[in-house]
Amino acid sequence: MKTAALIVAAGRGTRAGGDTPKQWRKLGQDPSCPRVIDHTIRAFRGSVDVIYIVHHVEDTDLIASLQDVTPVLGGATRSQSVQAGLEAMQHSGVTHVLIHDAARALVPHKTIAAVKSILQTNPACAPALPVTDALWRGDTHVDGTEDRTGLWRAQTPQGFDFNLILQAHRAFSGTAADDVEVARAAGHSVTITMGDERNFKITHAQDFDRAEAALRAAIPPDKDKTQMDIRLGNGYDVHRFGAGDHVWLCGVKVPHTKTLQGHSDADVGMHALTDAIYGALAEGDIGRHFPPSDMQWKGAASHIFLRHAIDLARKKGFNLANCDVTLICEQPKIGPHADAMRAALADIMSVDLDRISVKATTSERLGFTGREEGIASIATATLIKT
Ligand SMILES: Nc1ccn([C@@H]2O[C@H](COP(=O)(O)OP(=O)(O)OP(=O)(O)O)[C@@H](O)[C@H]2O)c(=O)n1
Ligand SMILES: C[C@](O)(CO)[C@H](O)COP(=O)(O)O
Repeated sequence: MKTAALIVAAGRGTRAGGDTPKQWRKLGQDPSCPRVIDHTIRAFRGSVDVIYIVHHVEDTDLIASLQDVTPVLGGATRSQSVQAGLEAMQHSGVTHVLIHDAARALVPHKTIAAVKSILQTNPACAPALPVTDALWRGDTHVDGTEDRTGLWRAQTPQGFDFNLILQAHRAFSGTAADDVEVARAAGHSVTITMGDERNFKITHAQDFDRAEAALRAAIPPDKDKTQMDIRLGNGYDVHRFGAGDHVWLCGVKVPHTKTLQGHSDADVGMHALTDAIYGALAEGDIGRHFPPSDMQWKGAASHIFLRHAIDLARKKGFNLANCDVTLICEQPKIGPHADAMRAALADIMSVDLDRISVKATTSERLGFTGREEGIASIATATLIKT
């Protein structure tokens, strides 16, 4: 089975409006945002052996910006564009083809996988969603209703045995909304697989808002091959007690009958959190960035370390989604200071308070923390690249 994606992108996008055909426009306001067609191509990468893009003659310069795709000049109608693509791949050894609208940029991988899987035992398959709304006929007033039973909203990719759809297109004359219609006109049966609401076609101007909102949302368009990069890190630290009258914990000076000893201010909670961020970035730990052998860090305030870690995350394009710090000690009691600690961490990292958790537990008087020889802390941090 050698599978090709045939992405049709030769339309003018008249209903969407704008100066540039919709498939070549960015999804998002930032100049670095990928274009509609970049999203579409990315969805197929790794799922097919080869990608053909059918384009308009006026977009010849734009097509040159795409890598690892085979460009083909399209036709005046969608059907003609599809046939041009099929003709171009006829000696390529392709056995199956997934024909997809460039304008369906957020197609989930599970939809592509389902079509491919059904093609192993069936000659033709396409995703669709059942019609769930009532159907009316009319112009400004309702003149009648239609029975929605058995009606589907057609989507792409529509998958076919390659020779079947090539011959069907060659035999077809007239206009067709899609390739299922062409295959059926040639007498072939087409299996339906369940489509997905995310796989909508960008057709009108407001569909750009919908697509951009879907990309911004925490739930990525697809969960198995995500367009978001999510990293989780953990950190653990321990400092022993010595003589003193306060401890620094998560940026707050807490009165106590002892102090925590260390090369820096020994803020065990902040160190665990800093290491969690470095861990999520696969950037080692505090010791790597601020070696204890380096005297300039002696007695240093730990917010220097935490700020370095969060700045490094931002430089790499990540934001902190949330963090959770647990302090393990019998004394001092953390509860009365927990909110101040959250506020201090939020301030140092410039993130919203509700993304930061600080809590504590005792170790039931067991072990070194139970004997009050020191304080331990564990932390987790989630980083998201958008
Ligand atoms: N001659 C054509 C016409 C359409 N298409 C492609 O077929 C898909 C169908 O979507 P549609 O919304 O109909 O695209 P347009 O024809 O560009 O839109 P409009 O009808 O609003 O001009 C699109 O990816 C479009 O680029 C194509 O490759 N060749
Ligand atoms: C192929 C298609 O996406 C199936 O829904 C659709 O028919 C093509 O777009 P158009 O708006 O009908 O031109």
